[in-house]
Amino acid sequence: MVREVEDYFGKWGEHGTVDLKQELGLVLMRIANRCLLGEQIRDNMFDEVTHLLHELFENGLHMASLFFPYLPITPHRRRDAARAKLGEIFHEAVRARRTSGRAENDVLQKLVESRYADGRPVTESEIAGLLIGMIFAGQHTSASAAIWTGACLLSHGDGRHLEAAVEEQRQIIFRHGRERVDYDVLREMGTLRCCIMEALRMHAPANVIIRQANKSFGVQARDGSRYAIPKGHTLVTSPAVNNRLPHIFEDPHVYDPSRFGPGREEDKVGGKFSFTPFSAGRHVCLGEDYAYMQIKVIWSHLLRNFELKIVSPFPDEEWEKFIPGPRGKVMVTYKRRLLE
Ligand code: HEM
Repeated sequence: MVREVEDYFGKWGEHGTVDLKQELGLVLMRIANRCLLGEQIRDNMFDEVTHLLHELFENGLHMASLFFPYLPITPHRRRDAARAKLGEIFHEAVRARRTSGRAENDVLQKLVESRYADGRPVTESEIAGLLIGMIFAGQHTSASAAIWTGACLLSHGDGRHLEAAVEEQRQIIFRHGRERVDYDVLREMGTLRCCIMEALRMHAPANVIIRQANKSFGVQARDGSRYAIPKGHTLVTSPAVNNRLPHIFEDPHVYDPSRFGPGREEDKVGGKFSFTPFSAGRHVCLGEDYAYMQIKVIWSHLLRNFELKIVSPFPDEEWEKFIPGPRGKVMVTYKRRLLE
């Protein structure tokens, strides 16, 4: 991840103006290609795979697709064509990896080596499906979270949240030196983590979580009223509402990363379902740690190496999508610096 991020931002000039949305989308795509799919796809098919994933996201994330996934409309036809082509590419990549006998250090390799409990190997099309599922689950969500983190840091709190995040980087460079950015160092970035959590709380990339009741049960609300949930009923909860409940989060409409810091820890105030951008329970996001890690790698690099200013209005939310991101461009000016 670190190498991909350094290479990508190494190509920026001394100063300039960029659309953060486009830049972070691309750098995350490079990380996904490297860490999940492997160097072979990244080096030979990056543009094609990026284009097909873009087709999949642009045409498959509308609310209509969630409730009527097989509606015969043009976006769904384009989504399905992109899914079929990606399936072919990943299928071929799995076959090539198996026949080459080479072992790489990526998620594709883990899947190629994995077996079911009865010893049966996972098939090529199953692996292709798992890879597409993982990228679908992780790409747009991480891009949305990374962009909101930047938009919030650069817009809210009169610069004091940004300065706190920069100061943390200064301290870390002082302790470990500029060159060392590894798993342990990234885990020390508590202030940055709180900034990401707060962006996720206010702008959760998944705005509906849906479950079906496998058995009948009852729930009691805070005001004492009771509800019976019959077996087979569908339940929907929204992190956008859950993460702004005023009895859990103080001043819920204010961007305040310190609410997650020592002494407050508002993500734990109401128990394990207080903070739900990654859902919770049995189907909690499997990529949560990976997502924090890649957003930290990106933002620690940007904070250390650039002075940034947002020059477009604070973005609206794309509420018509079930993985909403910031609407329109998020324009930012940058100037290189070396944080000491
Ligand atoms: C900030 C980034 C991310 C957010 C906000 C997020 C959010 C979520 C949410 C809310 C769910 C539950 C969906 C539901 O139950 O209906 C989920 C599930 C999942 N996520 Fe993530 N996700 C993120 C990144 C990732 C990444 C990077 C990966 C993989 C590389 C990933 C893989 C998965 C998988 C495999 C599931 C399904 C888990 C299951 O059903 O058991 N996610 N994610």
